[in-house]
This record gives sequence, C-alpha cells and structure tokens, in this order.
Amino acid sequence: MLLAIDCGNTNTVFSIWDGERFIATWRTSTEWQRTADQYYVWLSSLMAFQKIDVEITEVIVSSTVPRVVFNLRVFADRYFNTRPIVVGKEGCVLPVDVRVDEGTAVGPDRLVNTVAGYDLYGGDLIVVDFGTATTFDVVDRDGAYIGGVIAPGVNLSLEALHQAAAALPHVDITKPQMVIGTNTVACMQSGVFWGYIGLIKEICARIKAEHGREMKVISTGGLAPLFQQSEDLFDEFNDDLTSHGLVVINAYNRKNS
Ligand SMILES: Nc1ncnc2c1ncn2[C@@H]1O[C@H](COP(=O)(O)OP(=O)(O)OP(=O)(O)O)[C@@H](O)[C@H]1O
Ligand SMILES: CC(C)(CO)[C@@H](O)C(=O)NCCC(=O)O
Ligand SMILES: [K+]
Repeated sequence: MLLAIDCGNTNTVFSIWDGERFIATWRTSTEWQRTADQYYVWLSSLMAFQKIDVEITEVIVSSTVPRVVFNLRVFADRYFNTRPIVVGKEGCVLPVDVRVDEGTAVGPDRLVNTVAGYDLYGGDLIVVDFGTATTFDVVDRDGAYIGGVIAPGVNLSLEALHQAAAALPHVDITKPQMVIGTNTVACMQSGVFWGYIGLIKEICARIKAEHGREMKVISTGGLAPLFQQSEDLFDEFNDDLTSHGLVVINAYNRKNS
C-alpha cells in the first residue's frame, strides 16, 4: 500500500492508496516541529480507529514547506522501513516537462497538480488550487508545466484584513447575497468573494488568450465549490487532485527505477 503525503503551508493530507482507490484520507495542520514519532502516533491511532489494518510499503511526499521533509523521511524509514520519494528532490523524476526560467524552484504541489491534471484530463489545462495561496498552473498540450499565477489565498486575504486593521474582525468566507454590504462583516465578505470571482475570471481569460488554444479549467481545494456555486468558472472539480498526482508520480518512479 502507498501512503501519499501532501504537505501544504496550512494543512498536510495523508492518503492511503490500495492500488485502485483511496481507502482513507486524513488531514492535520502543518507544523515543522512535529517529529517522526508524533506522526506515527497520530496516523496509527486513526488507522486503528477506522480499522484499517494494512501494511504500508511505499511512501511519497510533496512538501511546500522544506523543513518538514526531514521528519517525514525519518517517519517513513523508522515505521515503514521504506525510503520515501520526495517530489522535487533528487531521485524523483516527473512524467512531464517543466519549462520555466532557469533556477526557478516550482512548488512541488503545483508540479503534482500538473501531473494529475494531465493524467485525468489531458493537455491544455489551467489547474486552480485554492490553498494557502491560490495557484493557477498552466499545463501545455504535452503535459508540461509552463508557468502560472500565484495569488493570495482566500482565507489569507481575509486574515490579512483582520491583522492589519484594528476594527476589522476575523471573518469566514461565504457567498454574500448582495455586493453592497450593510455591515462590516458583509462588506469584507463581499470584497473577498466578489473580488475573487473577478480574479478567477480575469486570470483564466488572460491565460487562455496568451496560450492561444482552447483550455479546460480544473479546480481543486476546499473552496472551489463555493465559487463554482455562484458562477460557472470551472470545467471540472476534483478534490483529490493532488493525492492523485502523487499516486501517478509514485507509479512512474517505481517503474523507472
Ligand atoms: N465553505 C468553506 N468556508 C470556509 N473555509 C472552507 C470552506 N470549505 C473549505 N474551507 C477551508 O478550506 C481549506 C481546505 O483547503 P485546502 O486543503 O485546499 O488548502 P489548505 O490545506 O488550507 O492549504 P495548503 O494546501 O496550502 O496547506 C480548509 O482549511 C478549510 O478550512
Ligand atoms: C505557491 C505555493 C505556496 C502554493 O502552495 C507553493 O506552490 C510554493 O511555495 N511555490 C514556490 C514558488 C513557485 O511555485 O513558483
Ligand atoms: K493543497
């Protein structure tokens, strides 16, 4: 069985793949201080709780936080007796090209999303991932990652308002009924929600014009459905996109090693 670990700046997702499907997915906050032993206590208790009695033989990691990788390597080695594949590190090859400026360290989550998108939907894609940041990854006809866009995340935008302005409270994102807010919370939600609708539309339209070919827009991340509810922005939504990409990259590397 494969354990796929997708470590973002806010959350880390652990998924177990049995060769055909994900049999479990768990989420924990990302903390670089967490040790290999702490990961194991957490994971093994969830596995026991859900009566998932399987042997993990392979581990793959994608991490946007470099510092957590060390402890995840120790975790894989100590508890599963396996050397993990780490996306973007030595020993991990990708089934797609990466065509960006020399010296650019593309976020591994974006490379994984590219691989997943190409595997599931073919080339000429825009993959929009609503995480800590909102990223747009552009996938060429042949599956190559050819660049994209990084925008501040939805929750980060709201949090920034709260942090910077004494009179602005902490607010959760939701779709406001009106654009004109008649209280502070509604004003903030309107700014971020409708601002984001505009951001997504404008960026996708400009990418398509620049790319010069028909493109599909694929979305992932917890907040994508909220925006899709309001307007038809995305052709597909796939909540497991990053985990799927990890499965594809793992299979590709095991086959080629
Ligand atoms: N309806 C909603 N309202 C507010 N927040 C939501 C809603 N649905 C999902 N979320 C938030 O979206 C997040 C899930 O997003 P996702 O897993 O894509 O990114 P993340 O884990 O926060 O970011 P990263 O991958 O960068 O660590 C969760 O943290 C959850 O709090
Ligand atoms: C943009 C984030 C933070 C999104 O998770 C991550 O992909 C990252 O740290 N990227 C590095 C820079 C880049 O992707 O070009
Ligand atoms: K993510």
